Amino acid sequence: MTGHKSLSVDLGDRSYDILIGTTVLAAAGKLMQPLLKSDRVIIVTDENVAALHLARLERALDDAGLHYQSIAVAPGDTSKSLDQLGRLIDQLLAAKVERSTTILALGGGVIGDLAGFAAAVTLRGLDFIQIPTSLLAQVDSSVGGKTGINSRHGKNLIGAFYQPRLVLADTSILTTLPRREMLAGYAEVVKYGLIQDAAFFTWLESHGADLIEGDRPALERAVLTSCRCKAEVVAADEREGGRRALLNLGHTFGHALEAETGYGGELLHGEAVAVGMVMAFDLSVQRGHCPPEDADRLRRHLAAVGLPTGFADLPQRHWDAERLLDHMGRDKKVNQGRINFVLARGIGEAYIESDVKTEEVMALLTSAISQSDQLANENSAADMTSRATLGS
Ligand SMILES: NC(=O)c1ccc[n+]([C@@H]2O[C@H](COP(=O)([O-])OP(=O)(O)OC[C@H]3O[C@@H](n4cnc5c(N)ncnc54)[C@H](O)[C@@H]3O)[C@@H](O)[C@H]2O)c1
Ligand SMILES: O=C(O)C(=O)C[C@@H](O)[C@H](O)[C@H](O)COP(=O)(O)O
Ligand SMILES: [Zn+2]
Repeated sequence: MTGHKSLSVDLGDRSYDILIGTTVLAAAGKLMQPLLKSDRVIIVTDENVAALHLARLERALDDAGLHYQSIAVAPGDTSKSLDQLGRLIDQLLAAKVERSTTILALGGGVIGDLAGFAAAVTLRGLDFIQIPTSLLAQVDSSVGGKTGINSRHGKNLIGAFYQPRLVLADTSILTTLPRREMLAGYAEVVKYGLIQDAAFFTWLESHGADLIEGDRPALERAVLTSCRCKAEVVAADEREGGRRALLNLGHTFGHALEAETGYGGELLHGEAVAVGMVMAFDLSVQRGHCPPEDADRLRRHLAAVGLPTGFADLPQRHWDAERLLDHMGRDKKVNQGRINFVLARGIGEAYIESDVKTEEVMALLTSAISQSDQLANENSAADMTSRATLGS
């Protein structure tokens, strides 16, 4: 008997459940068994997660009498590449997968996106199950069926909408997640409060720090609230014809920052989204649509938990507004050459705006970059002064 919570994503004959709790990994084999087309599964994971959690999943599959093989790829966003996708599909075919074989994605968002896309295209579609192991994957990427990889032209530009058959989110697995990754996932949790749940944002202001430290009830509440929000939005607009774009709050800016830093771990997706959400709020304030106090409140909360909020907190480089704007022009929300932005009327009230002029975005980026450059200059002048004082 597992004491988990259950939600469902209502998509007609592609509906599926999200099971959340601390015993779902141990019971994974039995929980998935009724959905399997045969007793054969292939686990796709990354090397970090394999070392920590693969044996537990294998035991759970043994308990249900399932047959499995495992494939582990290198950790990190660089694995969301065409090369890695090709290698993974080749390994699946070499293992003689059949249409009745189910893929289990055991890992963070990288594994879910990569394995989900491989499942979507191998033999024109294998069933797959998400077993998210990072906070980000438990609150966001394992739900909703966006699968895919990055291109040299930008983030997630190659992919498919392809829904999993089941999501098993075991919050006890997060105890091994490094703090930086926990924080990155937390940025996507905050996103739900900003989009449509001001009360949740207020709750996060009091409980966010505990949640990041691994407080079980707080974590479970955050995963449940986030998944509930995502499931509802996805059920209403699976293929992002409209409302689903709200889940992209902060991502137009964030993906541009990620593209600029490369996908090698210098800047994590959630960190980029944190800065991107602040920029989206700043743009909303600049347009006169959002009270400045709400943007300040967001900035204060992200900074309080230790997330970056602007260029000054990002890896140091020559940030260039034109280049960032060029990346933003490849966003999937671009329509007839215009970028659709997700903006906010305040905390808990995001909306989609198609009428943002390039000059407005340039003005915002240029001012943010120059403020950060000025701060860096002041810091380095102060540093030189203190060294000179110490040396005298
Ligand atoms: N499909 C979607 O809807 C969606 C939503 C949000 C983000 N994403 C994508 O997800 C990716 C980011 O996901 P992520 O933040 O999970 O990154 P990730 O998959 O790279 O995982 C983060 C790191 O933590 C490690 N890890 C994962 N679980 C662990 C655990 N329990 N213990 C110890 N280490 C663990 C991984 O090995 C990795 O090094 C990005 O590529 C982003 O674009 C997709
Ligand atoms: O599920 C969605 O819809 C989202 O936008 C969730 C985002 O957090 C996620 O990063 C997603 O992968 C972004 O999608 P993209 O289409 O903008 O690449
Ligand atoms: Zn995201």
